[in-house]
Amino acid sequence: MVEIRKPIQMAEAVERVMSHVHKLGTEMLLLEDTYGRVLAEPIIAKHDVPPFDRSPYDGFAIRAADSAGASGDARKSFQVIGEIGAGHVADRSIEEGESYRIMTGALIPEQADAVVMLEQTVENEKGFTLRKPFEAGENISRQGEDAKKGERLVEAGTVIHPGTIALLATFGYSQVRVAKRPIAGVLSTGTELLDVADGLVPGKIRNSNGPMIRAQLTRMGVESKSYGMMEDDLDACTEIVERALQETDFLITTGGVSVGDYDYLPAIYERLGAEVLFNKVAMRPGSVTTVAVLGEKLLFGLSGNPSACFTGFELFTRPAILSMMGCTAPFMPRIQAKLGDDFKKANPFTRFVRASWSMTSEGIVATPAGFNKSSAVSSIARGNCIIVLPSGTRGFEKGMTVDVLLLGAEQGVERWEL
Ligand SMILES: Nc1nc2c(c(=O)[nH]1)N[C@H]1C(S)=C(S)[C@@H](COP(=O)(O)OP(=O)(O)OC[C@H]3O[C@@H](n4cnc5c(N)ncnc54)[C@H](O)[C@@H]3O)O[C@H]1N2
Ligand code: MOO
Ligand SMILES: [Mg+2]
Repeated sequence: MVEIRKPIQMAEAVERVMSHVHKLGTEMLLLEDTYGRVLAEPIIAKHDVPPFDRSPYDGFAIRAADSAGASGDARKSFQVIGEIGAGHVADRSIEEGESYRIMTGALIPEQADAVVMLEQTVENEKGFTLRKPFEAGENISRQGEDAKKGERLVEAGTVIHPGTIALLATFGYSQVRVAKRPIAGVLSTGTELLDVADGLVPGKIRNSNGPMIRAQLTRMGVESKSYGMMEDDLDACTEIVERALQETDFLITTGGVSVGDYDYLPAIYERLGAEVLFNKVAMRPGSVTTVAVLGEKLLFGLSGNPSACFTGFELFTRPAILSMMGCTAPFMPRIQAKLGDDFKKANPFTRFVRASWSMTSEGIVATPAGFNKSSAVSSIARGNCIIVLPSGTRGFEKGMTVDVLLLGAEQGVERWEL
């Protein structure tokens, strides 16, 4: 008798996975190796930024008071007593009527309190003249205007991107404490699977899920160990799953999770004594997505159907991995967009449609990326986002406002309401 599975809601499924995530601890890394990692400590300003008052322009540093009354008819003259390039400091403070030629980024000399841009001056042998009065503080980039010493600038749990790296470098972090990154195991199951390099033979197809999943991991900067392809053989598959679990932090399998005669993943979980968190979710594609846990390790049993496999990874595996790495905003960002095409097929389950978004004169439009069955592979290639269509009895029309999940974003969100 075939097992009748009871679907659980998407939000409940995500919650079950996330509540079984084990954090991997932290490590110190050289700054240059931290891109894509998660900060294990907040970035607190070690000093003011900028650390001194400096010139935002190439020009002349003056005492603003000396420019009082300047006009086109009564230009004020300044004597130039020296030059300060960025990285250099003035020899002395300036006196009445004096100025330093100063370059962008150079420390403002003592007594100077304004900078005149080169373009605002007429130069002469002794110095220059100007035609307007300056206020104290004008054109000065103030010490601490960007960040004050002690200020909490970025929270722990944030993914490090190039901007974060700039900030860490500013404060002299040559090494950074980050969360450890997991190593993923990837195994594709299916007797029908051929290697990418193999020629087609009747009844067989090439393994596209394995390379796709590894690329989805690479996109998030996560290393993976491939366990290749396995024929649907219970003993052999169990053995390799066991081995993979010893060698990696979590395992992604593709295929074999439904109710077919050769869908062995449910039996493998049972043999290993893994706790199945769910094996049916009210979503499409990917309703058969199964997640199990053994000890501290998660087993993601993604569907064999390519679109379902892809979607299962993005919706369940990706946030779980980011959470293992200590990320506090592990979910894909969600925006709203206009539906670019009719999507008439109603569904009792929430539908995740591979789509492509673009900016138009009518705002953001997300258009389904073509053939959208769970078995589709062409639409995953064309899509750059996922449209979320709530379950219900009606279809959706072009122009309706829909929720869209963005793929491949560096910065995520703390929660989804799916
Ligand atoms: N009686 C029922 N049949 C099916 C149900 C169901 O509820 N009752 N669910 C259907 C749904 S929905 C899906 S999705 C699939 C899921 O199947 P499995 O996850 O068990 O995957 P397989 O049976 O192994 O393969 C499904 C499909 O995907 C192709 N495949 C598998 N691996 C790969 C790969 N690495 N690269 C490319 N394509 C792959 C495979 O050849 C099959 O065509 O079950 C439905 N059936
Ligand atoms: O699990 Mo199947 O992918 O619902 O479509
Ligand atoms: Mg199957």
